[in-house]
Amino acid sequence: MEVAQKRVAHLPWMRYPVDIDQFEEESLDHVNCLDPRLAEALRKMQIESLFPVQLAVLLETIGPGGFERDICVNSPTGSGKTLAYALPIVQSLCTRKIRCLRALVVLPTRDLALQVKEVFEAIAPAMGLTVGSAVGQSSIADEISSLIKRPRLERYSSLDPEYVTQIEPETSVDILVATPGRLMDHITMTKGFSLEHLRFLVVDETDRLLREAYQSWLPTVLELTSSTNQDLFSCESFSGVSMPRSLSTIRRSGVERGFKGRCSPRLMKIILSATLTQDPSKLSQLDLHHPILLTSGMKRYRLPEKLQSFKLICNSKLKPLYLVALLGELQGEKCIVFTSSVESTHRLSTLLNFFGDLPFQFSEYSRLQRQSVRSKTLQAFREGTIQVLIATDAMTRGMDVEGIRNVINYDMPSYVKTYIHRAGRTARAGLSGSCFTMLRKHEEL
Ligand SMILES: Nc1ncnc2c1ncn2[C@@H]1O[C@H](COP(=O)(O)OP(=O)(O)OP(=O)(O)O)[C@@H](O)[C@H]1O
Repeated sequence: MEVAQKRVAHLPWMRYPVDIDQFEEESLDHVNCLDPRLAEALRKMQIESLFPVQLAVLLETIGPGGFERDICVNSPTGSGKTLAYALPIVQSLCTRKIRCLRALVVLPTRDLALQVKEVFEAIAPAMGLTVGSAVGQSSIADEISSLIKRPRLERYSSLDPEYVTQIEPETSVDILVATPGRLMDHITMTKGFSLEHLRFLVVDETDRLLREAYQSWLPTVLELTSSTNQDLFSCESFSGVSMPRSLSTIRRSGVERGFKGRCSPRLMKIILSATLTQDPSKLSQLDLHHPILLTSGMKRYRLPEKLQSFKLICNSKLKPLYLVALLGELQGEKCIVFTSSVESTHRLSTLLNFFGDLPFQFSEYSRLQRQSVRSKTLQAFREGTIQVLIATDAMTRGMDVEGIRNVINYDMPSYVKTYIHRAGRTARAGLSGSCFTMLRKHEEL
């Protein structure tokens, strides 16, 4: 399979990217622009250096002239893109005076969103920031109570009670990690949920999120955030009714950073993927502002450096036996077996159940199952009580599970992008891993 094709980028700004490969992994001691509190939080995560993509994004954001352009990152699976955006966001929000929603990170699935939330939770408290999630893990009422704070009426005892009753609740988190569906539920139904003060919008796994409209979440978010770009004094600040609220939400940083005449800084967008789309019509949906592309090398997509790829040519009727033999050879190493559909995942799992004493524990993982079942399976896989996951690629994009040494394409992926995301579940963070693709004779290229 030809994985890395050289193509001419369609959009002019994509033709002059920043090459991430010019950066080298750098010890935290030498990254001067990183806040020492963040460096300390990273050390607690056993991270002693920054990966190239993290340095590149940090310099384009925290560095001189930072945050004036939207950032598009195309960097291999497992190269550390999550911290690449989490670090500059947390560092730049730490000067905020009032707590309200300033950074929104959107991901395609709940498991992925929870994984990213964990990363933010590991670094944000060190800077006094709070992180929330809107993913549908709990009931909407529970989610609302963790995201929204009711106004403390005693604070306004000197104001006219008529005004006080009109003070709206506000978001009580600085950073929100969300899936599009739940995000839209809050936008449309939750009183006090506001994107008015948003400074950062991260669209992780961009190509996947742009492929599906998800109740028009993107146009809605862009519309709600663009309406905040008003002049300082044209805000409702001095109209009586909303005074208490707007007094508490005047943002100074935009004025300080030189966004003259605006009451807030421009919303900055960061979009990322290991297979970032170059399709102008798709990218135009994001309404990017003077974007800059950060990409690894000149090839369009890249596989992790220490990934080894193998082809296994099988007789189609004997495929399940080949799989069992291969899994036996792997001796209980953590492994994901990818099939082409939820039905085929279910069929293969059912079939494997007929094999008596397999030397590994396995489980199905697909959207046919309830979320609670999936979460338990994922937890068991993380802990190692299950060593083999039979899955569809829709469920595993972006998934980061420690110790996955092997990926098996039981069904051949139809697209190069799919191969990249599947294979990228192993050989992450500079470690080695193997990807086996089982092919029938006629599928061999
Ligand atoms: N600087 C670092 N030092 C050591 N490990 C790191 C560092 N940065 C990230 N990691 C680890 O690398 C792994 C991959 O990171 P991450 O999930 O952010 O990759 P990614 O580029 O988003 O991958 P994908 O495209 O598959 O979503 C994680 O386990 C993370 O903890």
